[in-house]
Amino acid sequence: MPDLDSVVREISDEMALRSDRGAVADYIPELALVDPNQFGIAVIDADGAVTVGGDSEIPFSIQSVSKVFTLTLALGMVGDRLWKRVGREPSGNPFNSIVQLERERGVPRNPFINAGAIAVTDVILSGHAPREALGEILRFMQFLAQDPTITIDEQVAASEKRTGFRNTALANYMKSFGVIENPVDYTLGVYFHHCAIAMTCRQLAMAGRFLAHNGRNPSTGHNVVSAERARRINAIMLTCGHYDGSGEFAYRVGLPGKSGVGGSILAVAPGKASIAVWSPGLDAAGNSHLGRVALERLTQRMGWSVFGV
Ligand SMILES: NC(=O)CC[C@H](N)C(=O)O
Repeated sequence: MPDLDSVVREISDEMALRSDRGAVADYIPELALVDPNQFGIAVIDADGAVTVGGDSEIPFSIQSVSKVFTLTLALGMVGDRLWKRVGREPSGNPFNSIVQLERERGVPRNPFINAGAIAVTDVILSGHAPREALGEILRFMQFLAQDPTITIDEQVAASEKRTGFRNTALANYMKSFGVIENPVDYTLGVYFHHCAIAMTCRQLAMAGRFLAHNGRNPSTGHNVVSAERARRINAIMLTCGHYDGSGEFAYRVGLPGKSGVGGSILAVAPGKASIAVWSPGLDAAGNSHLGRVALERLTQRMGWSVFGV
């Protein structure tokens, strides 16, 4: 098998030189300010060895990658009852689409599109004050990444709140069907803030380790979730993690993965590695362009696709 250090170095060198970088998300004004000429990668293998390249220590807005962790938390709180509030089928629609919600009576297709993630956030919020629910999510991220310095970028959260008209529409629409229990403002406040958690590639790869190792973080020995639950979260990442680009991501990369409009992707090579990549420029489906290219190279070179070499 090729040497991981040299593969990561080659990928970082190639990504630094490429001119096709995609376009930064500009519907959240604060994200439009991010320099697109950045690329970072962190790979943590089964033994806990960390291999990094490029801008792996620069924090970015994790955005929708947070949805993997809110799903994990909500399943821990209410178990399979969660599936009454949200489905688990790929949507085939953009992440902020509203059309499907009408046909499906306010129940979002899956927990990774915006509507689904807002419904999941509402489940976490029930029975708590918004500040407590948000604290719970942030502490979970810090615990998983073993890093208490992880914080929320308040400027990004405020920027999205000011311009989040579509998410407000989605939440109100779901509320009309009784799918949202709490005041819409509260649920959205928590949602915008967990999307605005800032992390580096290294921290994000660390936080994803339990998904690569049957629910257990091998560095700490903590069983975060059961093996069965980890397998199922990975299945949803594979089928829904890149919205209407999920098929293309499975075809090219072949790993469970979750993207965010901040330009990061968390990818899981079961039994082998947890991987975070970040490059702010997005493709038409809102997924990191060079992040996907880098993961395609990595899985090809290492033979890590879940579908074989
Ligand atoms: N795809 C994403 O990362 C979207 C998350 C973003 N906070 C939004 O709601 O629009």
